Order: sequence, then structure tokens, then C-alpha cells
Amino acid sequence: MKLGDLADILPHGGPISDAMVSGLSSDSRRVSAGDIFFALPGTRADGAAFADEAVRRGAAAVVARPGAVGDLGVPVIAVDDPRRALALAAARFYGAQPATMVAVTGTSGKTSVASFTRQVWEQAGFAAASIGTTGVVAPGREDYGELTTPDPVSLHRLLKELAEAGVTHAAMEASSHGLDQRRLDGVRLAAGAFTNLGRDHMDYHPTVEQYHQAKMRLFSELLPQGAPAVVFADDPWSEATERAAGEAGLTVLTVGRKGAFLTLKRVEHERHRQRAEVEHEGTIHEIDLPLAGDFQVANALVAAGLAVATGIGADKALAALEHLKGASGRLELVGTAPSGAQCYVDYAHKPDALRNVLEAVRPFTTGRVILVFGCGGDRDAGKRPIMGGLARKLADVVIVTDDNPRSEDPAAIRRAILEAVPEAKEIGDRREAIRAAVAMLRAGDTLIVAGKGHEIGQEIAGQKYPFSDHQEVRQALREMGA
Ligand SMILES: CC(=O)N[C@H]1[C@@H](OP(=O)(O)OP(=O)(O)OC[C@H]2O[C@@H](n3ccc(=O)[nH]c3=O)[C@H](O)[C@@H]2O)O[C@H](CO)[C@@H](O)[C@@H]1O[C@H](C)C(=O)N[C@@H](C)C(=O)N[C@H](CCC(=O)O)C(=O)O
Ligand SMILES: Nc1ncnc2c1ncn2[C@@H]1O[C@H](COP(=O)(O)OP(=O)(O)OP(=O)(O)O)[C@@H](O)[C@H]1O
Ligand SMILES: N[C@H](CCC[C@H](N)C(=O)O)C(=O)O
Ligand SMILES: [Mg+2]
Repeated sequence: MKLGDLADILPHGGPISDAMVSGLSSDSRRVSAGDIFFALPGTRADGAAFADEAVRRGAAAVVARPGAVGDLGVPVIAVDDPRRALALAAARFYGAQPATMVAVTGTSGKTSVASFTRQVWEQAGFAAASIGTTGVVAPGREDYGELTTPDPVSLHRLLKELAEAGVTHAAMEASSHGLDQRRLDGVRLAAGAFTNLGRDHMDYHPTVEQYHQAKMRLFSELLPQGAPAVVFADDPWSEATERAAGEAGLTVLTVGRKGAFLTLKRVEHERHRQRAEVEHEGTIHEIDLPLAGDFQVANALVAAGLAVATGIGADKALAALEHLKGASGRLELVGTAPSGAQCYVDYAHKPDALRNVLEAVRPFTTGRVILVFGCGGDRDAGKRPIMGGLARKLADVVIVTDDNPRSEDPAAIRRAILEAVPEAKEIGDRREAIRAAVAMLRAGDTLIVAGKGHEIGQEIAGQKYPFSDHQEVRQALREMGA
């Protein structure tokens, strides 16, 4: 591709239009000869400070905010929003995307909804993919992921690969970071969805209103006029979301008890399944959802809404819910103790998710709810005492342990949680914490190991050590003779 092919995104004049572009990069350390370097203003550094390094490595041009860089000896293209320019340029550079793409935002449930939507499409016979926290799943492909919403260059490289492999449908997660940082501004979306809004990332978004607004970029800026917006109707933030989607000129499709598109008429919760009655255009559908956790009904309805909004018949979409598999580490039963006590791994690492999970297992626990959890370092510190308080209120036995302390002092993170739940046991080593919890299981108890879900590492002081809650629970159960 020539630079001139990007002229509407990267305005420039003169002979440089003929320069060949071999790639795009926003990290000076990874620039190759012929790349365009995008100097992004970041949370820790300003990419402009690395523009000269990028040029030394062979960058053919530099894109930056007006006045951000001086003379570099290569063309400098000034744009007001380099992050958006990067996303749009990446979309143009890589070109192909699956024909039908949807994105889901919300504090909790994104991974589950993306996975469920892929599964509904698969059952309808399409080659479908999901992209998000747990990685990429597509026919013949299952990659572990790092970010919930990948950076634009990785994202568009991936979308091209998927499209070339024949994938026609893809569901992706839109994290608030991803939306705010314009990571998906180049994706051609057919529909969007919202699950719920709770406390999260208050280290990044100054207020909850701004956090909501970042999520609403999906509706106000990314979806084309008239596109369907599937909104879960039973959340405190549903109304504000429906309003935002309506004002953006989208077709608002609400799902849930208060939903008009898919109306939840009745639901019976059982331990490992939920039986629901859902009305769509006057017809009642009985659904036997094979998943634990009443919040999964909400996720399943949002996924069905997305599938119907993108052309699957309601009969088919709702029937497909009966065969859903939960995303890895989302209230996943990983084993049973000799006493019959059940052990779950769950990804709750924020207050609302923790509340939901603890409330979901309570009705089926005749003994005690035993909870092992911690909070991540270099992330929203305000959630630590809130999660401690919820643990105290909703679990019977609490073990506070480590969960990716990153650059922080692990003991200080634990202390912040323990302030709200002083009677909890403190066992920093997560393996020991899980062993101790499994060892105390009696008949009727339920164990929840929360916070890491599908993760396969524990990050301590900049080092990632292999670690899996699944493996640790299974190992501890084996040691008990289960
Ligand atoms: C806090 C945050 O979101 N950071 C993201 C952000 O980086 P940043 O803008 O803070 O980067 P920075 O360190 O300030 O540097 C600014 C710029 O200078 C560049 N640079 C820096 C150093 C250098 O030597 N040369 C150089 O060119 C950097 O590449 C960057 O472009 O933009 C980068 C490029 O897109 C992301 O990789 C990076 O994600 C980091 C890895 C991260 O951990 N993000 C997490 C918090 C995140 O995004 N999580 C969300 C969702 C979580 C959830 O919902 O639970 C996700 O979507 O995964
Ligand atoms: N609809 C929901 N309402 C409340 N809590 C939920 C809901 N769906 C999932 N959860 C809880 O949140 C956890 C994470 O679920 P999931 O991975 O689907 O959400 P996510 O939005 O992708 O989260 P993340 O932003 O961390 O990737 C689950 O393990 C469960 O504890
Ligand atoms: N995508 C989330 C994951 C958090 C998972 C939890 N295990 C932690 O490390 O805090 C984040 O980066 O904030
Ligand atoms: Mg996710």
C-alpha cells in the first residue's frame, strides 16, 4: 500500500504519497523499516518522545498530534486523534474483516456473551469466531489472549486472518479501555450490545458517568445509523443506555424481564441449569439453559438478541441456547470433593460480579459458602474493601489471597481487603490458599475460587509464573483422594 491510499485518514501532500507503507506501529521498540509510526499520548508516556527512536529504526513517516514532534527527517503527519487514525489506517491496511461483526460492552458478561453469540451462529451453520479476554476462538483455532480488546494493529491483522480462513461472523468484546482508546474504531460493526454497568476501572475513568460514557462510544460513534443495539433491560444503567442508543439513531432492542424484544417471562433456577420462558413477538419459547448462575440467563438473552439482530431466526437462536457451553472459568464446576461439596472457578474480580456469583450459589448450598479471592495490583484500589465487605456479607468462610499483585506489595493489597473482612484467613500463596479451602470442605459446602477464571499465570513483581486455579483445585482434590 502507498501512503497516498491513506490520504483521507492521514492528510498530507506532495511526493510522499508514493512512499510504500510496509506496516503500522505505535511502539517504537517494534518498528521495522518502512513502517508508519503513530505517536500515541498514553497513560504513562507520550509516544512522541519515542518518535526519533522509531525513525532510527526505519519509520517512513510519523503520525502525531499537531506540534507534538519536531523535525525528524521523515514526513510528519499531524492529526488531532492519532489513536483513531491508527485504528482507521489499520482497518484500511489489512482490509478484510468477517462480513458480520458485533461488539458487546458492559462491566460483566462480555466474554460470556461473545462466546454464546459465536456458539449460536455456529449452530446455525456459520463459520464464526469470538474475540476477547479468553482469546480467540474460531474453527480450528483457539489462542490464549492478553487483552480483552486487542490493539488496532493486532486486531485488524487477526480480522484479516479470520476473514481469509472463511470466518463470516465474529463477536468481540469492547472493553471501556478499548473504546476509550479507539481500538475498535476501524471495525465494521453490524450490531452492538450492552450487558450492565457496575464499579470497575475507577483508576482509569474518573467517574462512573465517564465510565458509562466511554462504553456508550460503541453506540454513539461506532455503529452505523439504524443498526441494532441489544440492551439488557434490567440493570440500573439500562435506561440511560437505551436513551444513548436511541439518541444515536440506533434500533434499540431490549432483552430481559423489562425487555420488549426478548421478554423473560419466568425463570426457575436450578443448581446447574436454568429453565426460562422467553417471549418474542407474541410466541413463548421454553428454554432449558445448561449453565450454572442466574446471571447467565441475562448473558444468553443478550447473545440471542445479537444473533436474531444479525439475521438468525428467533426459533433457531433461542433453541441454540439449550446447547451453550460456558466460557472457561465462568462459574465453572471443576470438581467435587469426596463429601460431595462442589468446587467452582470463577472470574469475578469486581464487586458486582462477586456479589452475583456468591448469590447464585447460595440457594443450592446447604452447608457453607467458602470463598478464596484476592485483588489485582496496579488496578482500581477502591474495589478492594468493597469486595472484602461483600465477601463478609455473602460468604461463610473467606480466605484472602493474592491475584496478580503486579508491581504492588501483595501484603498491602491483602490488608486493604482484610480491613473490610477482618475475620478472614490470610494466605498469600494462592496454591496454599486453595489447598486450605479444599481441605475444609464438608458435605453441602460450595467452594468458589474467584478472580482468575481462565488465567494461566500469576504476575508478581513484573514476572509471570505459570498458575491455574483449575489445576490447583483439581490437584488439591486429588490429594484428598477425590
Ligand atoms: C492502561 C492502558 O490501557 N494501557 C494501554 C495503552 O498503553 P498506554 O497508552 O498507557 O502506553 P504508555 O506506556 O503510556 O505509552 C504511550 C505510547 O508510547 C509507546 N512507547 C512506549 C515506550 C517506548 O519505549 N516506545 C514507545 O513507542 C507505547 O507503545 C504507547 O503507544 O495503549 C496500549 C496500546 O494500545 C495498550 O497495550 C496498553 O494496554 C496495557 C498493556 C494494559 O494492561 N491494558 C489493560 C488495563 C486493558 O486495556 N484492559 C482492558 C479491559 C480490562 C477489563 O475490562 O477488565 C482490555 O481491553 O484488555
Ligand atoms: N451478566 C452478568 N451480571 C453480573 N455478573 C456477571 C454477569 N456475567 C458474568 N458475571 C460475572 O462476571 C465474571 C466475568 O464474566 P465475563 O468474563 O463473561 O465478563 P467480562 O465482562 O468479559 O469480564 P472482563 O471485563 O473481566 O473480561 C463471571 O465469572 C461472573 O462472576
Ligand atoms: N482484564 C482485567 C482482568 C483482571 C483479572 C484479575 N485476575 C486481576 O489481575 O486483577 C484487568 O486487567 O483489569
Ligand atoms: Mg471479558
